[in-house]
Amino acid sequence: MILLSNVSKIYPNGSTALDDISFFIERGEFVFIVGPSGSGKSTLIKLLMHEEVATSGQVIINNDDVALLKRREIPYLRRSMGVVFQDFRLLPKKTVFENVAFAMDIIGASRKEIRKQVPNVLSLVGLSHKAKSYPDELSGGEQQRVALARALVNNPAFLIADEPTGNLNPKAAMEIMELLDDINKRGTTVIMATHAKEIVDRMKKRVIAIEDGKIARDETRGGYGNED
Ligand SMILES: Nc1ncnc2c1ncn2[C@@H]1O[C@H](COP(=O)(O)OP(=O)(O)OP(=O)(O)O)[C@@H](O)[C@H]1O
Repeated sequence: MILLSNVSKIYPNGSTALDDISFFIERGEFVFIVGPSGSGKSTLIKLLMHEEVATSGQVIINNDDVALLKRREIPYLRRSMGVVFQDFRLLPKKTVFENVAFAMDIIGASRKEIRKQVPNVLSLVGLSHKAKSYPDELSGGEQQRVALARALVNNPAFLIADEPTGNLNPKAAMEIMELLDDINKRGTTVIMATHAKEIVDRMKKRVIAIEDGKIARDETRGGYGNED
């Protein structure tokens, strides 16, 4: 679970990115975070990943107040989350298999576990046949599926997606959304920040809308709304 309680984030230059935000995300939910450019979506994601620290209020993930985590505990928090970004962020000189394996390598998984788990997750995203390809040999949609496989390979409780369809054509975007829906149905909590109105309107999931750093709406089966 994720609980934000009266969270504000003011950057050192004085700009207020989040202003007294509170919400609760239950395990297994699918939540869109929407809002105009500059409304605070990326800041919110950075707080969840503990890349930024709240100026006030509490961020509680899996019953832990992240502000109270010791430095050595932060890698465990990060391990409970898989993250995908708009720009895929694959390693260009590694194959698809190696890109996914790398995420297991850095947490100290054995060769045996890697040989077993990477093919499983590549099959989940429909890319078993591209295991030996390099990122520049793949379409945008395929690259994002590799990024998803990498995010999922360590079985995270949460998947955080920051504008994951932003660089994709509508068909590839819908394929990514179907995958995210499948992943969510298998029990992973999915939190996706996006500007993609058609996708949000079609999926009919919970929508948290942020405007000027505040929650403007939080609807169970919401739409994108009229903003930007
Ligand atoms: N590192 C930073 N230092 C100072 N101000 C920042 C920093 N990062 C973001 N901001 C400011 O905080 C506000 C929220 O930014 P944020 O990036 O969270 O918005 P966003 O909703 O993700 O926007 P977009 O949809 O364009 O990615 C903006 O006013 C932005 O200028």
